[in-house]
Amino acid sequence: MAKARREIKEKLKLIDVVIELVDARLPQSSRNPLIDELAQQKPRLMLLNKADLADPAETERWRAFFKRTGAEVLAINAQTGAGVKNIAPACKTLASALYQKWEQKGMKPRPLRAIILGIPNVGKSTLINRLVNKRQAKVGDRPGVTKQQQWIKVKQELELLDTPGILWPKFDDQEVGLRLAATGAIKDELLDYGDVAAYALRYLAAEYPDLLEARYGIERNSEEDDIVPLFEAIGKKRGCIVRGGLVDFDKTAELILRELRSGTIGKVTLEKAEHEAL
Ligand SMILES: Nc1nc2c(ncn2[C@@H]2O[C@H](COP(=O)(O)OP(=O)(O)OP(=O)(O)O)[C@@H](O)[C@H]2O)c(=O)[nH]1
Repeated sequence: MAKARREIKEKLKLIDVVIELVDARLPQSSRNPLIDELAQQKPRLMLLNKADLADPAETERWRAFFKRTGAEVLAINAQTGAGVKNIAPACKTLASALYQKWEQKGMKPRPLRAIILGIPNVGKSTLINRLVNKRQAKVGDRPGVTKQQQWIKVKQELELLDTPGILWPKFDDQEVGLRLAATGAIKDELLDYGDVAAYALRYLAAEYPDLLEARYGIERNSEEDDIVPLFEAIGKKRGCIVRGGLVDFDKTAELILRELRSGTIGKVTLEKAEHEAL
């Protein structure tokens, strides 16, 4: 992490606008707080990616939440490109002070330089590919810039560093770890699969009971704190059974997580903006 941090710090010296990519299903847990220290006063564009998998009402609340920090915020789907066309205009809006400075100095505006930062698996490469539209128009080295730094032309007014900055998620908090694991953002071996599925199921039962009912045809007794009967009901419905007719918990856990991650259960956000303090 110390090395990654040093590298990002170096790269940020060349950057006008920081594009922070987070997962719309867990916008706070998929950030590394270090980014605030690293990016400091640089204009920030926050992208809530994988918005296709998140609860739209919650995405809207998160958008408002991050906007209050002074960032520009967009919900996008890097896979299909939905919302991606708004990135360059948002960068221009963020850089208005820079344009003013250039004008005062009588300088011609040059393309803005941006970097994409985010945790692994959040969609950085998908977004870069989407932004360059596979043309991979490398702009080449800039004078005074380390040889390996390549810039990709996104639009006339925007260039992107071709390698994203990777920040590791921070999960000292067990719940953050469980949320990240539930979306597949961290390796399955790091946490117990059954625990992750149980966490996800408990959250779904509390926040999205209608989705559970629609997908698995089960109703939850809201007084019930024990998650096992729900697990069993899903396992039975979906034929996750071992010899003797007992429910195969491992298989059921796998099924729940697979269907949650793919969006088959529905559009789900695993943390709420209103619980976060600015
Ligand atoms: N549903 C959905 N999937 C997405 C979206 N963006 C990316 N993905 C998927 O998320 C997975 C990770 O995407 P990558 O672009 O490899 O993520 P990355 O941040 O570059 O990952 P690292 O190389 O590990 O740092 C891939 O399977 C993508 O297809 C999105 O907006 N919606």
